[in-house]
Amino acid sequence: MSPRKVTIIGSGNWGSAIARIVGQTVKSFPDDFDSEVRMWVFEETVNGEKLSEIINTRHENVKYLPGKTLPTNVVAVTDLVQSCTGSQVLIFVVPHQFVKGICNQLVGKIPENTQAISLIKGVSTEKKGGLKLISEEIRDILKIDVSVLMGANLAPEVANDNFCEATIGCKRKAQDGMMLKRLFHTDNFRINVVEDAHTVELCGALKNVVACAAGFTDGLGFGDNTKAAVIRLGLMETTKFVEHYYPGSNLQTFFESCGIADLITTCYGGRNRKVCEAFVKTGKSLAEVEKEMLNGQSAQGPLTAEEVYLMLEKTNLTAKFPLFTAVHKICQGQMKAPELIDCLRNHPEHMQF
Ligand SMILES: NC(=O)C1=CN([C@@H]2O[C@H](COP(=O)(O)OP(=O)(O)OC[C@H]3O[C@@H](n4cnc5c(N)ncnc54)[C@H](O)[C@@H]3O)[C@@H](O)[C@H]2O)C=CC1
Ligand SMILES: O=C(CO)COP(=O)(O)O
Repeated sequence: MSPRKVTIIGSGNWGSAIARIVGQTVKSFPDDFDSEVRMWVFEETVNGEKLSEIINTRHENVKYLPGKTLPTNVVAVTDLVQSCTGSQVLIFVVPHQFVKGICNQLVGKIPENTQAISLIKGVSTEKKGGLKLISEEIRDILKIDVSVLMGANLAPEVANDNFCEATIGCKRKAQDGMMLKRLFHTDNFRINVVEDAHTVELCGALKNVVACAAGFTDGLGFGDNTKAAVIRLGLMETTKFVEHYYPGSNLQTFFESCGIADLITTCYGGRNRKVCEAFVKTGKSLAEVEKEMLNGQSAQGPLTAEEVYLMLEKTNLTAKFPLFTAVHKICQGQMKAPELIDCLRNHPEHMQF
């Protein structure tokens, strides 16, 4: 097989940080990968200049990853179809609310033997209110195989080349998994591959909801013990949620980077935590604090909490997932942040005598 062309669909904070890695790894495996990596850029103007032109001339995403150089073999392309034409590997890394629109533009343009990998943390809701993974959404629309990569990976730290780990979830570890590992694995970004892809992806999506709860308790002035309880109860709800909706998960997967490690890093250092803390402290709306604090980046937790809540409500399970439910209600203004503590206090995990 000739070297695969790789396209990164997305150029936000994580998309740009991962472009720094992929731009290097493709050069290490010339038999596997073409040396040029295309990156689809949702065009915008920054201080009078087109972002795509800044990336292609100064090799820096000045808006979403300022101060970090992108490899010169990463080429910004603003036409979505053109950016993917002829690529055998597609890396999806956009805020999850944009996935469907992007995939719909690609229908009929992507050969069925294309490999996709989603780095997107979130879930989708079908019209009837059922839960759908983002990987399933991409697979259903484009009819291609989709793996996932999730982990404790705050983009600014990854872009600093600080050591961390990540988990790839795929169907066929020996074939696709190892090819994808070569694309991401570096000295400072260590990859484990597992075949429990549903669990990997749901861990990545649900930790953003737990991080909102951590932000609320930070905003209320509670300390690290409370946050540890949020993380633990959030993990218990995550395992139960996965077991209920996607039975057959491997317990070991929750101990991979995508599981407990991502929960910890996001509950301490993530954007979701930050905006939810400010939401409680300032009394402003979530939309307002996101706009003020994130400069165009997107906190995915509140939206994911809504999608998860719709699913729980539909299946009469809200009482078994009080933390997930409370996060949604607090984000919506249907519950006051201090009531979260009552939900934790009365959590079903504490009710066995
Ligand atoms: N930033 C991080 O530290 C990490 C993020 N992730 C996940 O990766 C995914 C992408 O996150 P980021 O790269 O951080 O994005 P981001 O939060 O920086 O979002 C901004 C991106 O959204 C794009 N965008 C805005 N409007 C759009 C539209 N209408 N259509 C298409 N794109 C549009 C912007 O062009 C920009 O590229 C999310 O699911 C996130 O949870 C995963 C690991 C780490
Ligand atoms: O997914 C992340 C770290 O692994 C990033 O989390 P935030 O979106 O909360 O910053």
